[in-house]
Amino acid sequence: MESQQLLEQTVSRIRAADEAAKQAAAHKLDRLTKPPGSLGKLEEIARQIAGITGELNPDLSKKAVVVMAGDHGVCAEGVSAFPAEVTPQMVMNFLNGGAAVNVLARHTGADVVCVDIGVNAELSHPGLVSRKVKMGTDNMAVGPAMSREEAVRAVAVGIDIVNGLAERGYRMFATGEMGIGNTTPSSALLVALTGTDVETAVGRGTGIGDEGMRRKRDVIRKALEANRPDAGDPLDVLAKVGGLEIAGLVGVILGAAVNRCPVVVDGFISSAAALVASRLAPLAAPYMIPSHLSQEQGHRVLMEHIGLRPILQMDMRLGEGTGAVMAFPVVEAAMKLMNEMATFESAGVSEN
Ligand SMILES: Cc1cc2ncn([C@H]3O[C@H](COP(=O)(O)O)[C@@H](O)[C@H]3O)c2cc1C
Ligand SMILES: O=C(O)c1cccnc1
Repeated sequence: MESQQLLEQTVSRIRAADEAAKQAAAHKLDRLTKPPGSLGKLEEIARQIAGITGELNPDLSKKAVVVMAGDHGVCAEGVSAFPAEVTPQMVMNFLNGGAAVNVLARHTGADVVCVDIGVNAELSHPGLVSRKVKMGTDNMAVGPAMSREEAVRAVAVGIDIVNGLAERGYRMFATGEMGIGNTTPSSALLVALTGTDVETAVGRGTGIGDEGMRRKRDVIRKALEANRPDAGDPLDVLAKVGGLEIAGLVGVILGAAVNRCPVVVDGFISSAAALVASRLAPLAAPYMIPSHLSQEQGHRVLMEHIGLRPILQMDMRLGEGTGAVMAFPVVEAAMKLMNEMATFESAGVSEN
């Protein structure tokens, strides 16, 4: 199917969460042997999963973290502490099972799906999903990062991958990414879509110093000036100051929502994708499960704009999907509590 058509069809087919299932979950949670509400966010997650899936005890055991990899022309401006070659090198590391996300995914029983959506190198590995839209974005400080058509193609890649995984029985997804320089377009998206000031929206990424921070803020101001993205048109903003892997993750989120599957959102970069997805399809927001609060400056305000409250605070600032994969067991624990705890009646415990 043509990319634009797949995107439009996907957005139009996302359904609101199932209110009856959410109500049933709320009722069930209140019958369990605990003071009402005492399991806090675990209860919130259980209700949300019921609303997403329409079931009180869905089988979420097949789960995948989709790691989208792409390069960034804006690296030419010196916005990262690391060189751009690290992107393809880390892709090989993911494929060989040695990155942080691989370890955490093995620990939590998730599969890692690594996608080359825009790495500026020829890559080949039997485990790689090769869906390159372009050899990295262009430098957004001087012109658009990509064309609108390329952005739409990248979003469609994400949708298509999740549709394929859902067909193979995957029922829970996490967002992951790799792309040296990608905190810069993520901050630019936050500024362009919400009007957040550049000082608040820009952080140290892989660890740039004060001079690097000044440069990064200037580059973002320059990019917004050069491109003048239209805040009312999320695809325009995504194309002009976004990234290929960010666009791919927008597709992953929309794809999860249309398949009625929860999608656990990782840190700063993934959340920038989540913001774009929620602007393209407001009904997709209830399918997003926040994972952790990244140390990256700007993540808190970004989460607030989407209306998400992170579950974990681990002082992590890595990306790759690491924080999202860490939240999988919390989601699973929430569902086990709802389904395995005794009720006041069954356990013979007195109510107030
Ligand atoms: C070895 C290494 C592994 C990573 N894994 C994720 N990132 C993270 O850092 C990058 C974003 O930071 P910035 O915008 O400052 O370049 C992204 O690739 C992100 O996934 C990594 C970065 C490095 C160096
Ligand atoms: O929160 C993240 O996703 C993040 C933060 C800094 C660098 N890379 C990723």
